[in-house]
Amino acid sequence: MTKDSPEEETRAPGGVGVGGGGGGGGGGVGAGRGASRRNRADDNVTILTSSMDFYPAGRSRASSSSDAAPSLTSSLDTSIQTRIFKIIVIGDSNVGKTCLTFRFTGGSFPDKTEATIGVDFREKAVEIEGETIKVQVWDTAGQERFRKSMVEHYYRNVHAVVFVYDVTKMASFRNLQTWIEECNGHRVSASVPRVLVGNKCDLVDQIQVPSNMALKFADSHNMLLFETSAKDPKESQNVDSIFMSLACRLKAQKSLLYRDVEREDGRVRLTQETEAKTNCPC
Ligand SMILES: Nc1nc2c(ncn2[C@@H]2O[C@H](COP(=O)(O)OP(=O)(O)OP(=O)(O)O)[C@@H](O)[C@H]2O)c(=O)[nH]1
Repeated sequence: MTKDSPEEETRAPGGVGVGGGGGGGGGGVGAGRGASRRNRADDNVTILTSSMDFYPAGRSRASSSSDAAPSLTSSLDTSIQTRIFKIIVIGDSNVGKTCLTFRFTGGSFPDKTEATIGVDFREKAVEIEGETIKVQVWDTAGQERFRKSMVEHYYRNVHAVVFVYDVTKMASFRNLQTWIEECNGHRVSASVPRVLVGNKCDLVDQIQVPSNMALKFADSHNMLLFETSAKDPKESQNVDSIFMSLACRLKAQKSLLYRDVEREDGRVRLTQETEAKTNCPC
């Protein structure tokens, strides 16, 4: 439903235009631009291709809701093996949300993009501490006219939020407050991890948003800051770290719940999420 996506295979089956409807560790703040905020997520994870919602991978929540009970039971063995973490990417139009999600899921920078209409979602399976997890990235529209009918869907059952600004556009940084308010206005729990991303750091001569200003903002909102470039191939690990740090944190948060469901032995009873510790280094 959205812009050209040169990488159909990374989209969840069912495509885009979803009809209905999971500060990461690592990374860290305080260092310089670009490579500085890499974390160690990549060291212990394998990029391959959940769900705390436990619907089969690749199905939208809308399509699974009507037959939720049978599918949860009959497909328990398969769906339980792959959790899906839904991560939404939010920010002004043109800051590079599509390019960042494309870099993470497809490993390249798209030659050409058009304004996202509604939402585009892409997926990537990663392995963290021996568990395969599907990271489902929702690339949202930055333009109001292309997003208003979709906003509820963006925030429904979201597991983590990535706020993006363009380091060469001060206005996109100033507007972050509005994006945060929108997020809060949709009842996104304070326990849902959020990170801040300053994109287009390759445009070194045009930078308008100083790192220390962004750091201050990130700190005041309890977010990690990543400054990176979707365009610069040397920054691809840093882009991966944005999503992997979130996935590691979500895995840590949800691991007890996962074990509880496994013990149900064919019967699904979702228990309250409980914090758990893991050995994940990121
Ligand atoms: N130099 C540079 N250009 C970038 C980078 N990331 C994205 N762009 C360019 O910025 C423009 C907008 O990128 P998109 O990814 O489509 O922006 P968006 O935030 O998804 O925009 P909407 O879909 O309208 O919300 C495109 O021309 C990209 O090529 C980057 O890291 N460096």
